[in-house]
Amino acid sequence: MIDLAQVSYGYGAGTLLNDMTLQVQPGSFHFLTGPSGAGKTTFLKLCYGELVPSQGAISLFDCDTRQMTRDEVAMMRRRVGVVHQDCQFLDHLSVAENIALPLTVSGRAINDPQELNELLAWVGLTHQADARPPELSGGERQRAALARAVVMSPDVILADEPTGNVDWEMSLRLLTLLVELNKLGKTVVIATHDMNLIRQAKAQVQARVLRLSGGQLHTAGADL
Ligand SMILES: Nc1ncnc2c1ncn2[C@@H]1O[C@H](COP(=O)(O)OP(=O)(O)OP(=O)(O)O)[C@@H](O)[C@H]1O
Repeated sequence: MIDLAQVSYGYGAGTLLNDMTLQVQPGSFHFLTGPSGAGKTTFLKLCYGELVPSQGAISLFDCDTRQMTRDEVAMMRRRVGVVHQDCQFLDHLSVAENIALPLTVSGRAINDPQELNELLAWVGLTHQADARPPELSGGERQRAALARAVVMSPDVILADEPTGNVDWEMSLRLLTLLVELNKLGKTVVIATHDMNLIRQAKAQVQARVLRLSGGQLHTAGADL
């Protein structure tokens, strides 16, 4: 589903990520951890084609991200739900409209308003459905971002610190949502610093833990 073959990447002259090889299998659940600045966000950007490798190759749904046509990029964007660390919203639209936006822009109507309501309930935002994004707390914004990432029912969910701003109870709820999506066959990759979240997830799902440090990608030990 996502194949990295000897991938390196650097923003300037230096190399941030070095010689990474990894296969993310369909239906798998991965955590990506590592110190601040190790390159987790950069890694995710490479995975969804926002950045292309300086060396090596990444294929996403069997397409080389360096050679994707515009149609392939558009198709890929529908199949990959991304939760960005700095979630951005359109402030003149309501929270519910923002969450439904990927459907609207792809020309798909909301088939069943109940589905959107269920999603809002899942992320605990029913009471904020008609609010504007600037009225949300940091944690509520993250929950809205997660809902927006999954509204298209993507095959892959890439989440960058999706629980960074929420309390433990809400972290568990969001984790449960991601685990359930994984049980439905979705591939999930979560970048996080939260080791407790990883331990909790490992009780619920077979998750592989990857660690970025010193520019290298490692498989973390079984003690996590
Ligand atoms: N657009 C950019 N241009 C230049 N350098 C960048 C850019 N984006 C990130 N970097 C640098 O690349 C390094 C890795 O950043 P990245 O955001 O990928 O790390 P991270 O592991 O996600 O960090 P954190 O856990 O703090 O979010 C950092 O030193 C950062 O300053």
